[in-house]
Amino acid sequence: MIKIEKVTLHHITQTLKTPFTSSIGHVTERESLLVEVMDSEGIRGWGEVVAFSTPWYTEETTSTCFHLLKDILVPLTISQTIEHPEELQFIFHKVKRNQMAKASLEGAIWDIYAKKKNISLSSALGGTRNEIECGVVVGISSISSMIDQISRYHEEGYKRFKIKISPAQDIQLLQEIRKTFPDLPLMADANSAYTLDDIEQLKELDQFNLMMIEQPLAAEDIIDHAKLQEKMTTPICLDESIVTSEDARKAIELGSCKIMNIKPGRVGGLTESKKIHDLCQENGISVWCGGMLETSISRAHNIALASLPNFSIPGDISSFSRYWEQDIVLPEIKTVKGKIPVPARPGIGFDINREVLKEYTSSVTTLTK
Ligand SMILES: O=C(O)CCC(=O)c1ccccc1C(=O)O
Ligand SMILES: [Mg+2]
Repeated sequence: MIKIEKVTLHHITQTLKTPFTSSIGHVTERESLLVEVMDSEGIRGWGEVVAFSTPWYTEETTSTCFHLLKDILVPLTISQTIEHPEELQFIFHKVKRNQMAKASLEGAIWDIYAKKKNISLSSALGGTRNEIECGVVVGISSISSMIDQISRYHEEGYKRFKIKISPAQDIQLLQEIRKTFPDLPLMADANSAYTLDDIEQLKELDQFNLMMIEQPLAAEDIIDHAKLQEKMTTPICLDESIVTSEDARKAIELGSCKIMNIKPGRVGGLTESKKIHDLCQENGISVWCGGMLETSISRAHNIALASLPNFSIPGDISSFSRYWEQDIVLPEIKTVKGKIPVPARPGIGFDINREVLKEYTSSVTTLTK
């Protein structure tokens, strides 16, 4: 039984080691809200708001999430008696969308739930792996710089490589990469940069033996993706288009994709992530865990989630050092030969490094009843 007594929102800003560019957004400074929940027995759980400062990836922002948490979601949750984190879906039922705000609080409560049961978050979610395979993402820059980065990450042992593409830089980039790395497990993420009018250009991508193309068309679409999948041999993977398990069901029914990217923040939390995972498993759709340029608090949640059986493709889960100078958890999250062990310790399995957290914190908001 969990009775929430206090929620602390840590507002932090970190500078990325190098700016990250996709077809729709450019990130240099990463603002985040870390959600620390304490229950009546003093057990603490951690979650993270993965929305960005501006609404370029989804409609939420750090500020909308702060408002939702402070004025709506925390007041709905505080002093409730919760037996299982799945109940939060009912508690949040009267709040439309705002998935990233919901997921941050839900994730912290999953952490508390596992800690109170004295089991790992992985076990609490039904995970079956004791290590996960890791992939890495290379943002848009010059072709030579992208190839250099792939080479470096290849030497580090990453198991899957994702490049960001756009109609302005796709075919030539892939030709160059394939010259150097003909067999690399490679995929491309377009973040909705194409429309069906680009179908001839998209079909050209079939020659590069990509594991998949991620979100080529609009974030709101599942109809055009189904039409495109019929014409392309490269499997389509949906990211932005899937915000609920209902979206997933419809995309499966329409044949809009062969693979799904699951991000707890985008779909409103771990309970919904698990539902999508199960639904995809029943329908022969592979899933993998996406990334959001997050801190290691989300990374820890993602590692636990990726230990579920149908996460059969390495996700965007890299070492903290891919993006950050310092890790805010202990032990630091690092890949070794392209893998990360799934912690067996209770909850997320990592401790917060308060010293490092303090360096990045600009304000702290405490919410009680
Ligand atoms: O390494 C990561 O954290 C994932 C990078 C990434 O691709 C991404 C980062 C921010 C927002 C959206 C996306 C995406 O998957 O589309
Ligand atoms: Mg994506």
